[in-house]
Amino acid sequence: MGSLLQILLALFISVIGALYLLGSFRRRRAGEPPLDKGPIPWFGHVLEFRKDTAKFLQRMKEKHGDIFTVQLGGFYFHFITDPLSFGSVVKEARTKLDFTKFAEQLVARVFGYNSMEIEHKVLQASSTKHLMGDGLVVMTQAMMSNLQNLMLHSVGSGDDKQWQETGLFTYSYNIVFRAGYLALFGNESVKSTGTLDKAKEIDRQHSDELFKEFRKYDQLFPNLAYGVLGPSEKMEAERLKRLFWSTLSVQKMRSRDNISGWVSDQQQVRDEQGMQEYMQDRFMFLLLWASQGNTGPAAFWLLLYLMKHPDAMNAVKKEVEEILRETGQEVKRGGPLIDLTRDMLLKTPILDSAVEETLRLTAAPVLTRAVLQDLTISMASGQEYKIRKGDRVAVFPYIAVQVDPEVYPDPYTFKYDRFLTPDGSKKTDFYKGGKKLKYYNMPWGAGTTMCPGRFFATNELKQFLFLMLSYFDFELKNPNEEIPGIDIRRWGFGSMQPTKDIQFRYRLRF
Ligand code: HEM
Repeated sequence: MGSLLQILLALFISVIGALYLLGSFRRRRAGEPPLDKGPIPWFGHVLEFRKDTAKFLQRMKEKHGDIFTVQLGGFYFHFITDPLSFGSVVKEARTKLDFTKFAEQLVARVFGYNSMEIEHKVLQASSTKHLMGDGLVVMTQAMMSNLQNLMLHSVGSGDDKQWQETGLFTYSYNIVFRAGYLALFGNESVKSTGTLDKAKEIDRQHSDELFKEFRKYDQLFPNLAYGVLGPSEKMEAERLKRLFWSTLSVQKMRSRDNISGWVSDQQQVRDEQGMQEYMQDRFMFLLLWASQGNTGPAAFWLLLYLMKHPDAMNAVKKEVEEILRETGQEVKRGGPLIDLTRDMLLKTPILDSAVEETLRLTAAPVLTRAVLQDLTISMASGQEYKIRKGDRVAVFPYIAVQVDPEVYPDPYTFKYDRFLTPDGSKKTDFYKGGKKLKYYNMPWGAGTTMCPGRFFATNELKQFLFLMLSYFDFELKNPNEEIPGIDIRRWGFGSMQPTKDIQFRYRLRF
């Protein structure tokens, strides 16, 4: 009898201990946000969150309001849904809210890369130098010549110009990925091929093969990031990782021409820091992922929205034609290729607004920070909330602001001039509850982790569109086909992708 009692007692203590570890005893303390632990111990709401992040957070917002705490896979996440209060997350000192821990774990799992101490500083320095300001002059040229190599080589001109039919998503993603990759990671060496034409041909083949493999990884990515791949998918992800490490290896890079300063500077610092070469190879894959996973899908949405809104298409077309006229360039059969500089791309407020509107509707990152010490979050309403060390603080701007009907009337409709003032300059005043918003559109994130490639990415989108409009006639195969829905498995990772492709055709204009 005594030993049975002992066994029962031990069992009871283990169950209580397990429940404690699973977070079942956490209670909302005075001054903390509303707590919603979810149906399953430790996992909390993770199933619903993963199934459709936007829908889940919308439901929680309606239930709890501007701030709430949910349990997700063992962590307590405090979501802030009031955009007027975003500053308290974005501007909080790194000693209290840190992004590195979270990012380091993710890149270790997804890319097999072990971060170094000065990771973020190096990224910032090389991005400021090469992807912004004057650095963009060189990058714009590189992008331009690679776009032209890929877009113009195989389409017939003159009498044999034929309509080419393909999926718009596949086409846009393919071209923008490949041109961006070649602009950043360099071209085939002319010394080894003998002629520039041959080098360009190899660039076209090699980048196309790389894109096909990248798409396989891209499709596995959401489950890989959540760590829920099945066994065969795991093997495929492993194969792809190795393929990218080898294709982008530092050794192979050494023999390429025109490698961007953004890639070469970062590699050089790692070398100087004594990072082993195999780890540098892994870093190259991380750079490829960060730089090429978002812009192609965004290019698709931009082109599609313009095709579905003829008034928007006409306004953008007029702006593009005006810029070419101003710079004395005419697109004609047998004429020189157009030269589109960084400075020309600074004079496109209508296109800028169309790009911003596209991103508002289709870029949906979750910004997450780890809480390093107990802290207090001050909301715009004046209310203060206590947050515990070890938790996470997160913001999902898509639901919180980007599709809020109070900020953007008719929020799911594409309006190309939403970000234009009546006098044609950039509109930046958007309001909620009568107060002006500082954070009204956040496709690039915000604060220290704000996308360092955003100026280059915007340029890529504009260059792609400029070339499409200047060189091609294009139309949807079925102009009445509806805009496809958003693939909800990718909420939280940046640019969204469509649930299906949509057919279009294009041909040279001359
Ligand atoms: C439409 C295209 C793009 C979108 C929507 C986008 C969006 C984002 C977002 C949301 C983040 C995370 C921000 C955060 O966690 O706070 C990010 C990070 C990053 N992006 Fe982009 N991005 C795009 C294109 C690019 C391009 C073209 C490059 C490089 C050439 C780039 C390089 C990076 C890098 C290196 C990071 C990591 C930053 C860090 O850890 O501090 N992105 N991007």
